[in-house]
Amino acid sequence: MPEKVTVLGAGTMGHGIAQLYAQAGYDVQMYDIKDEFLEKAIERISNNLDMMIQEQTITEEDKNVALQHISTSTDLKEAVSGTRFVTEAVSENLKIKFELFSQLEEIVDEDVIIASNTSTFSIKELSEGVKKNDRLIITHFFNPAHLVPLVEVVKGPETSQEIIDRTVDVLKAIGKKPVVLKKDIPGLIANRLQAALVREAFYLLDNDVAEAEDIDLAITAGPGFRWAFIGPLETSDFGGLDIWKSVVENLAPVLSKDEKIPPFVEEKVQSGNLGTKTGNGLFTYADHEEIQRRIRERDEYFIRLAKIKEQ
Ligand SMILES: NC(=O)C1=CN([C@@H]2O[C@H](COP(=O)(O)OP(=O)(O)OC[C@H]3O[C@@H](n4cnc5c(N)ncnc54)[C@H](O)[C@@H]3O)[C@@H](O)[C@H]2O)C=CC1
Ligand SMILES: O=C(O)[C@@H](O)C(=O)[C@H](O)[C@@H](O)CO
Repeated sequence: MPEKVTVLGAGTMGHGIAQLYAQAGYDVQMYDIKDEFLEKAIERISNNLDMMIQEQTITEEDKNVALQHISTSTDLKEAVSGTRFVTEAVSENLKIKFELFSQLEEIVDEDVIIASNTSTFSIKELSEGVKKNDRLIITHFFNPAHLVPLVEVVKGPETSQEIIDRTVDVLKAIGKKPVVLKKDIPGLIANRLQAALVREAFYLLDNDVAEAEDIDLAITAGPGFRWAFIGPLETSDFGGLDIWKSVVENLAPVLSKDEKIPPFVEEKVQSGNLGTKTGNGLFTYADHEEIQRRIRERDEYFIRLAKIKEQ
């Protein structure tokens, strides 16, 4: 009998996380507040699986079997019935997360793991909203969750070793690469590194150092080309720590230290130009079809890269 798991929040991240469980043979229950969000999530999962068939990483039969493992509900009690592992992927809003945790703890068994996909809240902050903290953990997936291998795992001061071990086992069972942090820190590893880089990219764009396309190309054709296989610390060994001493110490004084995004980015956020989810952001997209094409292209690249990395 397949193990039952639940994903709370069927949006950008939740649908991909649910897909991973379904493809691994778990019975996954997706929960959201509106049927239309759940219907959209199923459509996104179906499209994802179609692309994997196109890229010959799964068969049509695999897709059908995976979809049969997914159920949806707007009723929380129904969605967590029999569940052993709950992944929370609702909006990055502590009040919303806490309200959900409170409802959840009333209806699940005490040994059911509650794993948050939060991007920015520390486990300490999250633990303020959970009564039984030894079953709370952070499992931070990356967008798109069904394709990016990394999941950062953060335990709290009360998280039991048994919960950590069960979480790592589940993540490996669904094909992910879990990294268990030794310490709880805001932004964990990858978002701290990403935020430092994105802040500098905003700074370069704000100071008209290069066009947005060229700033991105400087990464995808440069460090990003290497990072798929060699991380920043190994890169510094390859380059020579003496050289990297100079690089860090010579550049640290001139790197952006902004604690706010530049006004031109703030203006975009305030005017609702948020990127692909609104049709305009730092780049302009002709229409919905172009956005869907770009997302398909992105995912095709990621699937092909994953094949190379698995060799
Ligand atoms: N978008 C991204 O690139 C990444 C996001 N995350 C984190 O994952 C979480 C989810 O983010 P996204 O999927 O991007 O958000 P989203 O906005 O795409 O999806 C959130 C979903 O939660 C649902 N929701 C809101 N309140 C709810 C409630 N009370 N009960 C049930 N469902 C509820 C919404 O209807 C929506 O479908 C956030 O904590 C975010 O920080 C983590 C990694 C990457
Ligand atoms: O890049 C990702 O997918 C994750 O590191 C995140 O949490 C991002 O910060 C995300 O929340 C914004 O795209």
